[in-house]
Amino acid sequence: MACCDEPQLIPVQDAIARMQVAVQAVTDTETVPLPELLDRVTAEPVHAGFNVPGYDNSAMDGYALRAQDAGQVLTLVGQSLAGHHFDGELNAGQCVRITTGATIPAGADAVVMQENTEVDGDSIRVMKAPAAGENIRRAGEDITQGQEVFPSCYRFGPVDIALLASLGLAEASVKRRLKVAVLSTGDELTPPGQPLKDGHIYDSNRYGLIAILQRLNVEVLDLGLIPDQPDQIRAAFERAGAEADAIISSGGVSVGDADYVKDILGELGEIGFWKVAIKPGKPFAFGHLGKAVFFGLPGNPVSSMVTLHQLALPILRTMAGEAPEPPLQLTAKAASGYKKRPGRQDFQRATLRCVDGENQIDSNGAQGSGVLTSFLGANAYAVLEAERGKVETGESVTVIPFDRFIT
Ligand SMILES: Nc1nc2c(c(=O)[nH]1)N[C@H]1C(S)=C(S)[C@@H](COP(=O)(O)OP(=O)(O)OC[C@H]3O[C@@H](n4cnc5c(N)ncnc54)[C@H](O)[C@@H]3O)O[C@H]1N2
Ligand code: MOO
Repeated sequence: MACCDEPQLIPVQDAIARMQVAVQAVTDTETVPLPELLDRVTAEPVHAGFNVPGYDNSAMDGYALRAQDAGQVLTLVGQSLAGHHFDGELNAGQCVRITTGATIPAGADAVVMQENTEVDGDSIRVMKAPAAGENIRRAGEDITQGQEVFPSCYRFGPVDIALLASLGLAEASVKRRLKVAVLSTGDELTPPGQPLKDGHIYDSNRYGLIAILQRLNVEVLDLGLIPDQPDQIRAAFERAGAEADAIISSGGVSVGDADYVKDILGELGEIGFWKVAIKPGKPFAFGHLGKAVFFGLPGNPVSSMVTLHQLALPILRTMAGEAPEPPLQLTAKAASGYKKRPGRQDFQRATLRCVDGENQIDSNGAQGSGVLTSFLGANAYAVLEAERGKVETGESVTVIPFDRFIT
């Protein structure tokens, strides 16, 4: 679909598709210990070496019994505690004290929770009879021996680390981490912590970009702040192209007199495409330089964050070896109006709420590409399709939720 006032702009989905096929996933693998596996990507499927749970066990603190005996007063003959099982076998009219997670004794087929009993020494009266099988967690009901628990190309989250540990695995085979070079360009930029010169602003993009990349668990090569000097930009790009898998630059990618990034990318490497029908972030550039994939993010602070999030991150995840997955999209009712002109797909920072069972999306106010505070408290993008114009309150809007991964 061509874009109205600037027909050369590439639709967002086409840009992502073109980048996905232009990159390769890392192939080197390494064995990494469990405490360091968060956000690493599996190199091979992970299988369970045994059943989980490993044995039939109790879901409640109470008494293990034979369900058919529950109508009579039962005789307590022993105990099965988590970690210390009952050695004997249950006979008719008998029960065994049992705690949550403890092994079901041989002969028992149900557990009554202790709140449903009356205890008088070794005599146990069952007030509410359990059905056969009640309160028993069966061996293998969660995971069966040999089952594939994690596929290949899977990124471990925090709960996955617990799951790996529950399988007794102290390490896993994963793909090597990506190395990503980051730099910002601009003569007007000053590093935080130093006094601001007249007409300067602080370099904020590089810090935000690196923080997002840290969440992706990549190795960051911080090339710092590069002035608008072609030779210095060339030197930084050459180093990044020799050392990194990906280069992320911020600024200097538009058409201004000191915007050298795209030209130097073309000179030292190859421009895949330039300019996407995205707002904010239109001058985004993609290409290759040395052995690295190149993402040229626009300098406007919101544009750099949105293009990293929406355009570069999916590709970095593919390069890290993950199977590509489209982002979760919802539909919500506009709780406020949205200014918009047809042309680019707009990613407005917004707040998604569920009000009386209905998804509502409220704009986070001023949406200029320099208004970084539009991200404050945001938990979603209101995604306004390229061809769409102004959105009135009450209209249906596509929403991409996000969490503190980005903010
Ligand atoms: N004649 C045109 N001018 C512009 C166009 C256009 O199509 N024609 N596109 C506009 C759009 S859209 C964007 S987005 C910007 C992107 O320009 P650059 O990538 O070249 O970015 P800069 O000019 O270097 O900076 C833009 C803006 O952002 C500030 N900035 C830059 N780097 C940082 C940083 N690391 N931390 C914080 N802020 C940064 C910079 O000071 C500028 O204010 O181009 C439009 N122009
Ligand atoms: O596409 Mo730009 O980020 O709007 O200023």
